[in-house]
Amino acid sequence: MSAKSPVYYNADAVRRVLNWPLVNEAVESALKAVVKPRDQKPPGSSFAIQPKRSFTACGDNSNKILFTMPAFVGNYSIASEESPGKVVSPRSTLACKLVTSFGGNPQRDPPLPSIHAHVLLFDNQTGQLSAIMAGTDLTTWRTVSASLVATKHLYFRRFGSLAETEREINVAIVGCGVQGQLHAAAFCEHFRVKQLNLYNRTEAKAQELAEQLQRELRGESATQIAVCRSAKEACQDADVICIATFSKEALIHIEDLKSKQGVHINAVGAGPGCHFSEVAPDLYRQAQVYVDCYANAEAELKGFPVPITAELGAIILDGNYPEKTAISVFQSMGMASEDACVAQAVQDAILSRGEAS
Ligand SMILES: NC(=O)C1=CN([C@@H]2O[C@H](COP(=O)(O)OP(=O)(O)OC[C@H]3O[C@@H](n4cnc5c(N)ncnc54)[C@H](O)[C@@H]3O)[C@@H](O)[C@H]2O)C=CC1
Ligand SMILES: O=C([O-])C1=[NH+]CCC1
Repeated sequence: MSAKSPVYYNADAVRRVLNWPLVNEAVESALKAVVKPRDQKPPGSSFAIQPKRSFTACGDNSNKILFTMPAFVGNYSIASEESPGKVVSPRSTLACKLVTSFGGNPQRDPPLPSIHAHVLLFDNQTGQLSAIMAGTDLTTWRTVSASLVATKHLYFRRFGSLAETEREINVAIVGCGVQGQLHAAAFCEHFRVKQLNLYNRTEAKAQELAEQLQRELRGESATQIAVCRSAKEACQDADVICIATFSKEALIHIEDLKSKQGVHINAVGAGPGCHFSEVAPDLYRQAQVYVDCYANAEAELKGFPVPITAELGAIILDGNYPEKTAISVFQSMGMASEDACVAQAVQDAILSRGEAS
């Protein structure tokens, strides 16, 4: 008996098939699968078995961490590339992401990304490792996708089912690293962004992003782009804020927000050892906070200043949206189930196009 060697999908193979409909659908599937209904689950529902991820510090340096992120997502449906939107037969995926976060990498010479990842996909009948997939872009895309899905359901849907295509918004991006850059581009692509404010600790990086976006949009969009001197300046007129830094100190406070109007925040980043240090406790105290998954929140949001309102997947399923004037925060930690569903969709797309690794 000989074991088949796993196939390797490199970063180029993954990049060729990554697109927003594919990633958004896989991420929504994962968010719904992790929700554990209080009543009996209807037969045939999707589900996720997602143990707590492990953190291994590199020496005693909490800025250099290896995470192991295993998940089994059962009975979930995603459409195939050839028939987007059309439900295909339910499937199950067993996967484990290995991801390192070395926050000092961008300061190296030459600079390197902070996050590096691979996803292992297993045959869920035999347990054999079937594929190893480059997972760095996948991590960025699925994280941005979770923010897009959160913004659609926690912000736009308060104003009706067509709001995400009709309503104009002002967006602030705080932190213009890998995450901030893709958040900025994706929010302009998905929504009607009137004003895009960019803030980064090193202003040149925000300036570079502004120029790149202006080149990409090439006057085809009505979006005004501004580089701001502070997070406060970036956020004061924003309807939607995406924050993705490694800051240990709060960068956004309650007095920085539009008063008495609805605001939604995607809180993506974190300082070493604390997943919610970018946003001030005074802001959390005035907000309704949603998470990707309760089990992760229990493990990783110790000392969080307010109770969690709900899991994002529950809002997608039950449509219990925040009030129009609410401040909502999506506290994004990142889930192994998202990686599993997106990696599966990527592998399916590669196989259906007949592309080699
Ligand atoms: N929620 C999720 O699923 C995921 C979260 N992340 C988190 O997102 C954050 C950003 O990740 P990347 O964009 O890949 O990193 P990056 O290194 O490319 O960018 C980080 C940005 O934050 C800024 N920054 C760093 N420390 C700061 C400080 N003390 N004050 C103000 N700004 C500061 C830097 O100027 C840089 O532009 C990290 O905290 C990372 O752990 C990353 C992947 C997934
Ligand atoms: O979910 C994820 O992959 C990560 N969250 C923080 C760093 C990497």
